[in-house]
Amino acid sequence: MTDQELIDTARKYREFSYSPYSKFKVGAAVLTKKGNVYGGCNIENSSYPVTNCAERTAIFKAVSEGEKEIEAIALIADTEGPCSPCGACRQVMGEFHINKIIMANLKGDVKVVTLDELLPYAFTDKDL
Ligand SMILES: O=c1ccn([C@H]2C[C@H](O)[C@@H](CO)O2)c(=O)[nH]1
Ligand SMILES: [Zn+2]
Repeated sequence: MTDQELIDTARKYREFSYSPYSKFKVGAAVLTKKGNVYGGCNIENSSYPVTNCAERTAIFKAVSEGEKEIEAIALIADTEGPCSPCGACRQVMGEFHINKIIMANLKGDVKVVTLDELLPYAFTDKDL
């Protein structure tokens, strides 16, 4: 599974986005250490803060299938530059030690970063 294939999967799941309020569609896909791929989209709610981002949908799908070991996550949206994950998703990525984040947009821009770059001085399980 190449980075581009993971981005293509995220792009496919973006089409499932339930975003009637923001109309901002996001797709994500995680690659597990076992080699399985789980896709996700953002799912909004009339009570706005209840919304789940695409990245957390994909991560929670993997974890709820018993796969906590995650190699990489890709996310994609129709943004000017590669789409950057929100703070809540960064924190969840930290929980599962996802170190490779592939940010993309529909135009084909891609940026690959580490969690440490996105969330320096993260609060994690090691702090408890
Ligand atoms: O990285 C991001 C950023 C935003 N959203 C969603 C949340 C909301 O549904 C919409 C606008 O914020 O986009 C994601 O899914 N992932
Ligand atoms: Zn988020």
